[in-house]
Amino acid sequence: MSRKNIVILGSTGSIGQNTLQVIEAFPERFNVLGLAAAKNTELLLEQARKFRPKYCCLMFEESFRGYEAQFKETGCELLWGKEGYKTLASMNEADIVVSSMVGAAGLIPTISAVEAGKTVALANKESLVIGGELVMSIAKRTGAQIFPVDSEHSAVFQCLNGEDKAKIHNIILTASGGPFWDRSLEEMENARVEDALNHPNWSMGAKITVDSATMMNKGLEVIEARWLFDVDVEKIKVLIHRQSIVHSMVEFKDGAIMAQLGSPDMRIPIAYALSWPERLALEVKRVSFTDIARLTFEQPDFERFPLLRLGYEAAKRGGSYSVALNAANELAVEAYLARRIRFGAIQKVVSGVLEKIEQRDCKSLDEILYWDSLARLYAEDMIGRTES
Ligand SMILES: NC(=O)C1=CN([C@@H]2O[C@H](COP(=O)(O)OP(=O)(O)OC[C@H]3O[C@@H](n4cnc5c(N)ncnc54)[C@H](OP(=O)(O)O)[C@@H]3O)[C@@H](O)[C@H]2O)C=CC1
Ligand SMILES: CC(=O)[C@@H](O)[C@H](O)COP(=O)(O)O
Ligand SMILES: [Mn+2]
Repeated sequence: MSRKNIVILGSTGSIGQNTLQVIEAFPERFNVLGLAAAKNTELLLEQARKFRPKYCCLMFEESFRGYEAQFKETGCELLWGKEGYKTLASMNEADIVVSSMVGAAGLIPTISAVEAGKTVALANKESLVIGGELVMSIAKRTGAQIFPVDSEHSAVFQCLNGEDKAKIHNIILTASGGPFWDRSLEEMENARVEDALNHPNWSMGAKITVDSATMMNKGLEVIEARWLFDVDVEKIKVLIHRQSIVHSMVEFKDGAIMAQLGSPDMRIPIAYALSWPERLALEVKRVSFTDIARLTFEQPDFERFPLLRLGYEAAKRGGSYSVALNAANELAVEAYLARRIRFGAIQKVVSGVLEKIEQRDCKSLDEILYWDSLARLYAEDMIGRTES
């Protein structure tokens, strides 16, 4: 069996590092062709020394300064900037591109990979939130396959197992509820960054962890599911499931429900995206039903988690509304993590920006980038006026 050449865009992040762990466990199946990061030069160099990729890329050329000789010693060619990311995403030798950057910055490299007809293991949900229609239409044209890495969407993909979407009654996305699931709005208003970053079940990057705490993450995932599985938003439900053992479910027309269960370990959906239709013999913690004893499910509270409601609204409206939702949320979370604004201000910034945005279609990349920039201007202005 020939090894698959893997490119990881965002290799220094949580998903990137988990992907490298999967690759390391199966050296006979996978070869690291290229690694890309934003600015974490030290970790990228460490990864280059270990995995000997042919290419390494950083977003800023100056991040390589002083490191050139050390990277050259690993035998890799240095790429940089947006062009570097695009080159890596679309190179002939790549079999699978793992899109694991965080944020809207993932859109253009993801489009490059899909345009080149690559198999894409997609973790970067923001690219579908802001460009779902465009990305899926390009994939249809080029034949690029997109395998979801996001745990819920991997679960839905596994539950569907190739069944026609006409058979779907509902898709049920599970949500842990995050660290503040039982807090009142007043209690959440001044929630500390340390507490917001303390996810009950998953160890992830900072941005998605704060999104889980506001439940924006689940709103983004509703939009992601709408595009990945091409279903009406009305058919996408969210259920709070504190244990994060059931990763999502599909209820079919005949009342049968398929669920995918497993330990909360991202190596499972990552490995499936890399190996489909096969399954790898991963060494992960196994679920013991007798240890768990109880799996609980309840309805989400849209009053205490208004960003989930806005996520649904964006899934219905699409276009400029989804783009602005994502852009405003990215800036608000960044400001919260920098301790510029309170936790409760995140949703105020997002809803404030959405009030100012006109509803428009976003079918082209230019349109998406236009609304993204405008929403960022509005959000920055609002953050400046909200600063605590
Ligand atoms: N972590 C998880 O378990 C899950 C994550 N996801 C999704 O996967 C994506 C990645 O999440 P996660 O791994 O947690 O994020 P991290 O913050 O841990 O990692 C982000 C990665 O992207 C790189 N990066 C950051 N900004 C840019 C940029 N502007 N241009 C190019 N590269 C950039 C970072 O490089 P550097 O280190 O140099 O800054 C890093 O390699 C997100 O979209 C998230 O929603 C989905 C499900 C689960
Ligand atoms: C691991 C993963 O896919 C995350 O998106 C996770 O689901 C976040 O947990 P929440 O359910 O708390 O948003
Ligand atoms: Mn998820």
